[in-house]
Amino acid sequence: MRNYLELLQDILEHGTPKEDRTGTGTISVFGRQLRFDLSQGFPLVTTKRIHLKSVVHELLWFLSGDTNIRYLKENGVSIWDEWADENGDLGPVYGSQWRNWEAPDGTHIDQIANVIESIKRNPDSRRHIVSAWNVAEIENMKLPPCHFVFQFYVAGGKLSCMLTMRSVDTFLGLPFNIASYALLTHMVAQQCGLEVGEFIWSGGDVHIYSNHLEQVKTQLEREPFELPQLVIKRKPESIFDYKFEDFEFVNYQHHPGIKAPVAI
Ligand SMILES: Nc1nc(=O)c2c([nH]1)NC[C@@H]1CN(c3ccc(C(=O)N[C@@H](CCC(=O)O)C(=O)O)cc3)CN21
Ligand SMILES: O=c1ccn([C@H]2C[C@H](O)[C@@H](COP(=O)(O)O)O2)c(=O)[nH]1
Repeated sequence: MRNYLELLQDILEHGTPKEDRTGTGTISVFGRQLRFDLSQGFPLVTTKRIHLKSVVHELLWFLSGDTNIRYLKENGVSIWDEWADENGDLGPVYGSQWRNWEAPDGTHIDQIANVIESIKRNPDSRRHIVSAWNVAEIENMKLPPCHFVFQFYVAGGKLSCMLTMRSVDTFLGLPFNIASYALLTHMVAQQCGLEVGEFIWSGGDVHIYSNHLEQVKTQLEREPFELPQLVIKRKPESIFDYKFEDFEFVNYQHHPGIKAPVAI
């Protein structure tokens, strides 16, 4: 994960001070890319502890099409609490757009089922895309999608994934986002009978909040460990049948956690 640390350093060196919606203040750069060869280990930040339980449950929750935080709360995950309304609802966010995008004729589109089908039937297609950026629905979402489009690519029996984010909380959010999409790529590859290739991450407004600067410096003083390996213990029937217990992260060595306030 040296490239992640280099990105933090890049923002410290080249970032422009910029006000933001939350009133916290950031330093920010525009347009960056990171590449991870998934066959070389699972891309998990090791220079602080990452709460993997939150990453896995959040992804299973997206895949189930759910947009209420009840499932997350029941599983001890609190990362979405601040954005939900009094009933726990977030509006038509990721899960809804991934699984249940409403078409003009009133039918609903399951983008995840469709993309898996298209990877299996027509691997060379250049249209393996899932979008959460449903323009007509943005105003009903508690937070417009940050990771808003991803594309799969098949070559030489390997599945790669490229993700685009419009806005990136590089200290708190990005380690979660990288781990989440790397996990998703492993799951889709398993379902489609492919090996894993690369995960490519692209960010638009890539920022460090002004109240994360000390935490970032602490992290940059630390030496990263070797990456862990992901083991998926069985092959479920479909992409929608994975359970929390199916995943094991072998040899996850990490430095101590670093607390930071989340900008709301
Ligand atoms: N400002 C901001 N940053 C984000 O990363 C973010 C949002 N807002 N809003 C929506 C979601 C929620 N996400 C979050 C929210 C909180 C943490 C967080 O506090 N992480 C801590 C504790 C992890 C835990 O207990 O599970 C960390 O140390 O990583 C991470 C991602 C990602 N997104
Ligand atoms: O998965 C996520 C979700 C959110 N973020 C960050 C990026 C920004 O810091 C905030 C969203 O604020 P906007 O004003 O809507 O851009 O949340 C993230 O990094 N990853």
